[in-house]
Amino acid sequence: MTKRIVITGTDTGIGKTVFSAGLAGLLDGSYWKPVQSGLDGETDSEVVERLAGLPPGRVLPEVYRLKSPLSPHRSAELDGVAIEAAKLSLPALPGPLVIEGAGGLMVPLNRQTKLIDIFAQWQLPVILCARTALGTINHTLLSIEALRARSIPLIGLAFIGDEVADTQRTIVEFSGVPQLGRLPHLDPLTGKTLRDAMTTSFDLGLITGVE
Ligand SMILES: Nc1ncnc2c1ncn2[C@@H]1O[C@H](COP(=O)(O)OP(=O)(O)OP(=O)(O)O)[C@@H](O)[C@H]1O
Ligand SMILES: C[C@H](N)[C@H](N)CCCCCC(=O)O
Ligand SMILES: [Mg+2]
Repeated sequence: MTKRIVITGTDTGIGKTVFSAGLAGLLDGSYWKPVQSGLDGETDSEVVERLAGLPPGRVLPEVYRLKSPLSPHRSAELDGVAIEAAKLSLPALPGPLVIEGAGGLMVPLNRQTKLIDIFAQWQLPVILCARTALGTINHTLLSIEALRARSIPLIGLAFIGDEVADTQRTIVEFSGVPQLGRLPHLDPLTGKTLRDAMTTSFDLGLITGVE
């Protein structure tokens, strides 16, 4: 059973948190957003609290909560703090853990370290979230190359958005990375509509490696 999974994406704002909430709920696991930049409105952890349907205590506290909705390296500077890679050590807890990055892979945490460097240290299996809209072929294939260059294990692709069959097929064929499923745009977006969509769209066995 794959117990700890990193959720990353081709960009910010593409649905990593919503997908993470759905996955954490399906796995009856825990969720961790180590670095949160932007505190106005709901944080990612609060979204997951609202959508995942998990028991209390399953959404772990962030290590860094940064005020400005900017790249973490800059948001940290504006808050007068420095993000230290050593403080991003993996929590040890029973059960599955869904870990969400911040933005895309090459996002800096400080002036020396990018998020992908942390993922390379962790060597945990990764799910790459990607839009289906125009532009995603380039973004997704570039992200896959970056993961492969660092031997970061990639479980597969979680597409988010309306079906664009040839785009999804093209990405899978060029990369050889499997499509785990596609989460459509949900309206309304609720815990129930999310759980139903995740159950319909994703094969947990493909994700956890357990039939
Ligand atoms: N499947 C979906 N159905 C409806 N709305 C969605 C879906 N996925 C994402 N959204 C909406 O799109 C916006 C961005 O989604 P989300 O916060 O999950 O992005 P993100 O990739 O986690 O961003 P960040 O890089 O800031 O963590 C949010 O308003 C969210 O509610
Ligand atoms: C603020 C946003 N919601 C995310 N938390 C951080 C996104 C960082 C993106 C950096 C970049 O790629 O330019
Ligand atoms: Mg998010």
